[in-house]
Amino acid sequence: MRIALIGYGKMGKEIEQIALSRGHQIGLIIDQENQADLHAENLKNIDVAIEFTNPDSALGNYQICFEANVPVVSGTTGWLDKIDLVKEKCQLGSGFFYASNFSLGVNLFFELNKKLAALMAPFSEYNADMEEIHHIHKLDSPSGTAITLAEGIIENHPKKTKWIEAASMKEDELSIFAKRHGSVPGTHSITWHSDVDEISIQHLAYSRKGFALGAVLAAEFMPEKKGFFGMKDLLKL
Ligand SMILES: NC(=O)C1=CN([C@@H]2O[C@H](COP(=O)(O)OP(=O)(O)OC[C@H]3O[C@@H](n4cnc5c(N)ncnc54)[C@H](OP(=O)(O)O)[C@@H]3O)[C@@H](O)[C@H]2O)C=CC1
Ligand SMILES: O=C(O)C1=N[C@H](C(=O)O)C[C@H](O)C1
Repeated sequence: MRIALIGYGKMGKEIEQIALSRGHQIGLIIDQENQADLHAENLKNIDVAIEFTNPDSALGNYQICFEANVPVVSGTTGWLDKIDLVKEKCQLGSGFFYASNFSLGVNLFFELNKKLAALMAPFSEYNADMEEIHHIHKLDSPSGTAITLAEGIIENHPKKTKWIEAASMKEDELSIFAKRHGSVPGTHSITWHSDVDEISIQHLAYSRKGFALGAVLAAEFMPEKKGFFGMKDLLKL
C-alpha cells in the first residue's frame, strides 16, 4: 500500500516505522511546514492517508483527502465537535476511520470499563472518577480516550449523565482529572470509591507502538471502503 502520512510528529514517525516494517510504502509526508503540498495531484497514487496532526488542522486535511477520493485514518483528538460534517461526507461516499485510541489494550479496556459501570449500576454506595496522565506537549484536555471512557460510563450507569473536568460532588457528574507529566505516553484510570473500599482499573501505555500499530492495521482495512469506521469494525469487539 502507498500511504500518505499527514502529521510527521511523534505519532507520524512511529507509524512510518511500523508501516515500513509491514511492507508498505510512504508516498507522501505532510507536516506543518509543507502543508501546501497536500493536494489532489500529490494524492494521485495514494491508497490511504493516515492523519495525526492537531485539533485545528484535522478537518481541513480530511476534506482535501475526501476531494481526492483518498480514504483517511485519523487519530487526532479534540476536533469531535465537527464530526457531523465528516459523517455527512461519509454518507456521500468518502471513507473515514476514527479512533480516540488505536491500541488493542485500550479498546479491550473500553469494554471492561463499560462492564464495570453496568455492574456498579445497582450499588449507589460506589461513585466513580477518572484520571488521565499524558506528556506535557499534549494540546487537548481531557484526552480523547478519557472522553470515550466517560461516554462508556454514562451509557452504562443510570446516575451519570455528564462528565466534567473538575472535582464534582454532584451524583450525576463524572469527574475527570487530567495531569501532564514529562513524557508519559498515556495512562488512564477509573476508580469506583465507597466509604469502605475502592476498585480501580487502569491502562498504562509503555510507548506509542500500540497506537501506531493499530493505525496501520486500520489503514490496511480501509482501501476501497466507503463510510465511517472505528475499532469495533476492525477488532470485531
Ligand atoms: N488515537 C490515538 O491512538 C492517538 C492519538 N493521538 C493524537 O494524535 C495527534 C498528534 O499527536 P502527536 O503525534 O503526539 O503530536 P505531535 O505534535 O508530535 O505531531 C503533530 C504533527 O502535526 C504537524 N502539523 C501541524 N499542523 C499541520 C498541518 N496543517 N498539516 C500537517 N501537519 C501538521 C505538527 O507540525 P509542527 O510540530 O511543526 O506544529 C507535528 O509535526 C494529537 O491530537 C494526539 O492527541 C496521539 C497518540 C495516539
Ligand atoms: O496525545 C497523546 O499523546 C495521546 N492522545 C490520545 C488521546 O487524547 O486519548 C491517545 C493517547 O492517550 C495518546
